[in-house]
Amino acid sequence: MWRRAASLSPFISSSGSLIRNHQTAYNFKIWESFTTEIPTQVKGGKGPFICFVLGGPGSGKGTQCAKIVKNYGLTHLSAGELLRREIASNSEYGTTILNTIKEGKIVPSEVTVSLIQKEMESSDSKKFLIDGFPRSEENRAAFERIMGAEPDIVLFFDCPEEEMVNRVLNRNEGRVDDNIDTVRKRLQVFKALNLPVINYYARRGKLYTINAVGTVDEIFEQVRAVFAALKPSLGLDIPGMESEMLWRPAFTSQGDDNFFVSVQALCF
Ligand SMILES: Nc1ncnc2c1ncn2[C@@H]1O[C@H](COP(=O)(O)OP(=O)(O)OP(=O)(O)O)[C@@H](O)[C@H]1O
Ligand SMILES: Nc1ccn([C@@H]2O[C@H](COP(=O)(O)O)[C@@H](O)[C@H]2O)c(=O)n1
Ligand SMILES: [Mg+2]
Repeated sequence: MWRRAASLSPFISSSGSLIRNHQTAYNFKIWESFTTEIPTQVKGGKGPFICFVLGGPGSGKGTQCAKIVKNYGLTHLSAGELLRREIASNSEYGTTILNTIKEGKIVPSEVTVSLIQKEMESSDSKKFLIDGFPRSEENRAAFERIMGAEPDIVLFFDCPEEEMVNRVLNRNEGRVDDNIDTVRKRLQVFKALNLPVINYYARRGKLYTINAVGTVDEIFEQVRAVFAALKPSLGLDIPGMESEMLWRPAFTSQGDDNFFVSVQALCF
């Protein structure tokens, strides 16, 4: 089994010059600054490349993960999908998981991490896209403790609530949590438990915020820019990406009712 205590140097250091305001769906106050330095090596340690994919319910995580898999060959692990599979297999935790999902709450971290661990350890892949995880600080701490690893990068699909609710209610996949009552609860859980984790990764310089409004292809263009920057570490060969721009929150602190995020605009 692979083990690693991830210690990743930041991709880039800021040489911010231009500063302007930018507002996200969750009232992040963002100061965007431009830098001209180019990330060279994202990861230095052993173990697989890990990308966490976060965002509220219906923000488009699964949709974009499918495109990332198709374009860059990462192995997609959806925490929600693993939990639903566990329910379907009538495991000892099945009923508890089902009731938790119906309530829009978070399944105990040990259960979710052990499902992710099983998938990672039985895979030959060296590049994982972990979708819908970590949903809480407890999830995050359990992953670090059990897996001895941290994500290399974190994608955050930032979407207004009204849009997320519309998408979920129109999804039509027969999910037990795709109803207005559960979606409302999931949004509350997202704000209370997941946003702090997102901010944690922003402070660690690992967060890439994607504007999740637009067509699937428009949104994927922003994702493409992130992966273009990772070309050296992923061994990817992506033509036509010489000059792209992406937004990367570099520092966050939480006020009483606002989050403050400073964002580096990476030009490369
Ligand atoms: N950019 C988009 N514009 C319109 N609809 C979209 C877009 N992206 C995804 N959708 C649709 O919105 C619904 C939710 O998308 P998806 O399942 O990818 O979200 P998710 O973030 O994985 O949600 P969850 O956390 O509930 O699993 C799906 O029906 C999907 O087809
Ligand atoms: N880390 C996680 C991920 C998911 N859940 C539960 O599953 C539900 C559906 O998750 P999706 O990612 O498919 O939206 C979610 O609302 C949680 O109830 C979890 O507990 N922990
Ligand atoms: Mg999903």
